[in-house]
Amino acid sequence: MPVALCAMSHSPLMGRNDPDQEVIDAVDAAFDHARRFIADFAPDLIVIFAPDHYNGVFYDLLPPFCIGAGAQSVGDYGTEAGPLDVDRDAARTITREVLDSGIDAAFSERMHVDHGFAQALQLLVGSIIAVPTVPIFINSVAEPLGPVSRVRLLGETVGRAANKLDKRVLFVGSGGLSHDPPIPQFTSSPEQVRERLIDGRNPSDAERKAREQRVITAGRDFAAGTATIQPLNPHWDQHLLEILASGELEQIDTWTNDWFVEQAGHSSHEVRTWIAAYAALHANGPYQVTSSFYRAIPEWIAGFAITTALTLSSNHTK
Ligand SMILES: O=C(O)/C=C/c1cccc(O)c1O
Ligand SMILES: [Fe+2]
Repeated sequence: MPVALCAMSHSPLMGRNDPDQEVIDAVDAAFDHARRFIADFAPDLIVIFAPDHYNGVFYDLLPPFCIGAGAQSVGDYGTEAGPLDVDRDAARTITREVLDSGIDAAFSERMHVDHGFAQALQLLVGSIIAVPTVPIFINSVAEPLGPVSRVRLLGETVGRAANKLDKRVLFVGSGGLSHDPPIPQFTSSPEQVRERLIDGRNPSDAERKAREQRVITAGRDFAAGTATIQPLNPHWDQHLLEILASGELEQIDTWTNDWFVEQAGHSSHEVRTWIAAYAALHANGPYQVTSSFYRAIPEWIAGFAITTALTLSSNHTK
């Protein structure tokens, strides 16, 4: 069956701390193109790879990967809250293939997800319940992280499993590219923050509002040049986009976790979701990137990219 891909950056600062109108118009046009691409492809299933940001997954139990057969969006930053429309049978089929391939992914019948998943689904297909979905969490925030090669292998295996589903599958990656928003690191956090990172479920409205306001303010300061967060790295971002477009994904295996952070900030690990999505596409045959958008957008604290791709054997006719 045909398969396709859309990989995108997310940022909850969109609409809260906006750049010049020209930039907004360019991003809107890129999302319009991506939405048309997806509507033309008409997926039966979306397999979305996304991170969490201490809203659904915490240090009390932190798997490198988790496949959701059921998922609940927590609704942070005003994103759509509630259950996603998860295809349980597809999730269980994919999980069996991933475990049989020797990748020890966790499995959840009620995975809690945040803006990493919800914003992407809302922007690409209008809602967290518009298209049946298999959500796959990839830890991209809470160190220690495994080697990025395991992410590519996860994506490859998911791609092979999806190929057996007899469905038109869209692979989505959500996050990145280079960016270093003020998300706490466990080892450098005070005890009170560590407690939230271990089990910060169900914060009060006031706690969630204060946390979100801190990030929004950081975005304002970053755009004004007064923030102390790591600069975006457009050069690194473009290099990554070129490798993903080339299909030669193995060369990323040699990138160490420290190098990601040095080059592109702590949250650059979110590009693991892109690597997994492209590896899943690659498992279905040679592909071509059909659109690629990139802007460094400090107001949103993101090297912001949106790409679409299609295997050469796929086409948009049903
Ligand atoms: O509030 C958070 O936890 C993260 C916000 C954020 C900001 C900018 C880019 C991203 O990818 C984010 O998740
Ligand atoms: Fe993020």
